[in-house]
Amino acid sequence: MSRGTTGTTTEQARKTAESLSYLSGFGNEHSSEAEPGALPVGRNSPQRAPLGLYAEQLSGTAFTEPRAHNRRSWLYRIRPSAAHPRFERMDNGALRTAPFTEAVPDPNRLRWGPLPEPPAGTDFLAGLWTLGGNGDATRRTGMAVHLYAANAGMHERVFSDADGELLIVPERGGLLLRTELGALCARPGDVALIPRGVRFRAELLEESARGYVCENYGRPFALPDLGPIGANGLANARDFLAPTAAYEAEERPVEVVNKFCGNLWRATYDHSPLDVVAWHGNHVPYVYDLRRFNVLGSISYDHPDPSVFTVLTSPSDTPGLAGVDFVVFAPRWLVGEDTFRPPYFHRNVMSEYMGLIEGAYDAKTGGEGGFVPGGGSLHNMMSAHGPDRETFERASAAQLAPQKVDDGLAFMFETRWPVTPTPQAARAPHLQPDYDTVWDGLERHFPRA
Ligand SMILES: O=C(O)Cc1cc(O)ccc1O
Ligand SMILES: [Fe+2]
Repeated sequence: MSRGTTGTTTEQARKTAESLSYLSGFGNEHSSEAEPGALPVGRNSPQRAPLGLYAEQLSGTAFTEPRAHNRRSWLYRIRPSAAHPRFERMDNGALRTAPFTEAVPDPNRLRWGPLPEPPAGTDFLAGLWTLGGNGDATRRTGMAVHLYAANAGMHERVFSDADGELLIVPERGGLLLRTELGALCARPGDVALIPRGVRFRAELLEESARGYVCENYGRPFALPDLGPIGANGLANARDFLAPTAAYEAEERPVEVVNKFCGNLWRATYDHSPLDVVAWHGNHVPYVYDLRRFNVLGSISYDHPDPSVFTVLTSPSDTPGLAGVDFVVFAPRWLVGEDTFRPPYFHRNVMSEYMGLIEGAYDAKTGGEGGFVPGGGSLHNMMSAHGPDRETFERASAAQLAPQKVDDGLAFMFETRWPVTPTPQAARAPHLQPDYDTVWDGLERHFPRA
């Protein structure tokens, strides 16, 4: 059993993870109570809430946003969130927030290896490292790309992000996410979403954990419309799992860290704010297993645009233009006839950050110094990219029998504005200086003799 500096041991976290139950469905009006009778019936705010609890609304959208977008939850808790001491500034560590003005946006193709091992005792929050982003958190628009590397559970502290929702993409090691609305388990291959303002603690299911985070300052992620695809397919709503209510009742000092307009603030409470005994609503955390993604693609010819692999989209005010899309490249069959099957050469007005959860990606050579799990690439607005030389040569000559691509799980955060790297990302030792050379040696063949 390993305790390290974790609040609970990894063994206890694993036991909890095994016994979790979930509520299924995306965007549903869920409800859950950890004690019978804790949830008021027929009203949100009775004169006296059941069991001596306090009623509190948590709004993720403006009160007046259309019903289809409106997100809010009612929480029935031991103490109201309002009862807290003053927050004081603390060090932001390696976390940065939009607007990103410390370095210039870079038109070059950039690629990084995985984050180095952090010092012992680094928890999820301390292990967050910002790669870059766009927009402006105070305007609730844009996004940030973070990576995390942790080797300790969050010890008697919880975190909440007023600046945006957090889409967590584990790459190594599982996380037990104890949130105000209950606990979720996210292992590599799953993604977890913590809504704006929801407090949570990340505990580890193994000795260490590593992964990616998309901090979305804009409209909450939603399922994409399906258009002519029909009523089913891509990520199916019922595979999104929300937690059931669970609470911490002990009175003990807990550090509460709040990310607000780019800075971290902390206050020490005399109780855990994960003290919600019952709740109902749709501003809820969730976990989704990417292996459930129903991959659709071409069954005739040509490589389809990767928008067909969209799991979640954060819409902007322009129809069809996402603040950020979360896209997954999951195992699938390639059957296109007379087709160059891997991703094509392209220049895209959208900016693409790609990461790898496991295995390899079909447009890029892996291995040491290549596109590897835990690493990532940034192909900013209009930067020319696509298959590397090896991939181009192999795919141009391949026999086009039906082929199963099932040796990897890659993803993309695709965003409407260029991603400006942070100085720490622009100068990182794990930035691969020779990335451009993967496109060297693409010979001239015209005119063919
Ligand atoms: O650049 C990439 O690898 C991502 C990508 C994949 C794809 O299948 C088509 C276009 C695209 O940008
Ligand atoms: Fe691309």
